[in-house]
Amino acid sequence: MTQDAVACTGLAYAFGGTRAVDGLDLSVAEGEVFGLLGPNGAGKTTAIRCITTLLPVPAGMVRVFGHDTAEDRMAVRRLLGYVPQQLSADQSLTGRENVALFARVFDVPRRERAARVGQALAAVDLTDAADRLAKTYSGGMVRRLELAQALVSAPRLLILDEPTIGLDPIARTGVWEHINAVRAATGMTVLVTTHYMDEADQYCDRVGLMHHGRVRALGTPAELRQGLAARRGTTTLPTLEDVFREVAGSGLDDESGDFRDVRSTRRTAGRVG
Ligand SMILES: Nc1ncnc2c1ncn2[C@@H]1O[C@H](COP(=O)(O)OP(=O)(O)OP(=O)(O)O)[C@@H](O)[C@H]1O
Repeated sequence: MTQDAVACTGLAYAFGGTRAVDGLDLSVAEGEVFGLLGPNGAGKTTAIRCITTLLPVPAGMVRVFGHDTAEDRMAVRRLLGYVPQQLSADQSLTGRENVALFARVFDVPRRERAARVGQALAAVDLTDAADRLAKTYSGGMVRRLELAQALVSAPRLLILDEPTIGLDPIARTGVWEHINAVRAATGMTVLVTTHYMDEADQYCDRVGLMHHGRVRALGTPAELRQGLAARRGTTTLPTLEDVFREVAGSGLDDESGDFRDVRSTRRTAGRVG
């Protein structure tokens, strides 16, 4: 039997009176690409921060490959690579220096470091640009550099928070192609948040639609779309966006913001610096 890469049970996290995550149950199977979708404020980033151990788990339980994040934080951290929503590459360093920094932080053995940094850069197609300053990179290249940073420790679980936000369609496809190539080569599990329904439909094995701190619908994109078609009694297959709209309801258009309204604040959409 394969072990769950991530298992959240009754996970709850509040910021003062705001229940950001409110009894989240979630299982991500080893080897799958799982998409956590939801409108702004649904609780995706907070849940991810609990899974990565960056936030404590005040209520409920989170296990990563069987390790309880509350009891075995370092074991969990050694298993995962994390690309946060915020810019994590240092623009005053070269691509290679950025990845080497992560190799040191994640304790890649000194003897293997140079080779592993080179492999991580090659995996995201940045070998030729490796010795240029990151501030000369395009938005898509910066995102791929951040992917290399997360991959250098050879994680069993890669967690990406909005990996393609603010990128043009070609750069978005490039990021996904590199994620998929690494996953095919290593069997790594991928947990990703996105607002882009088309990407979730195309690249995720299963998705969880999160709203007000909980997963409200779960399945493969095809299952969710077919389920809505059956409820509507139509033969035309609805989109994942239609499913999402049904789950999140009218809240999408007022306080939560439309899930297509990505409101990118990343500074990587154009050039950095
Ligand atoms: N540091 C914080 N302090 C106070 N409230 C916060 C903080 N971080 C998040 N929240 C609140 O918690 C709720 C969930 O936020 P979270 O960032 O987890 O949602 P999200 O689904 O990741 O949204 P987005 O898609 O916009 O990134 C929101 O109501 C948000 O305003």
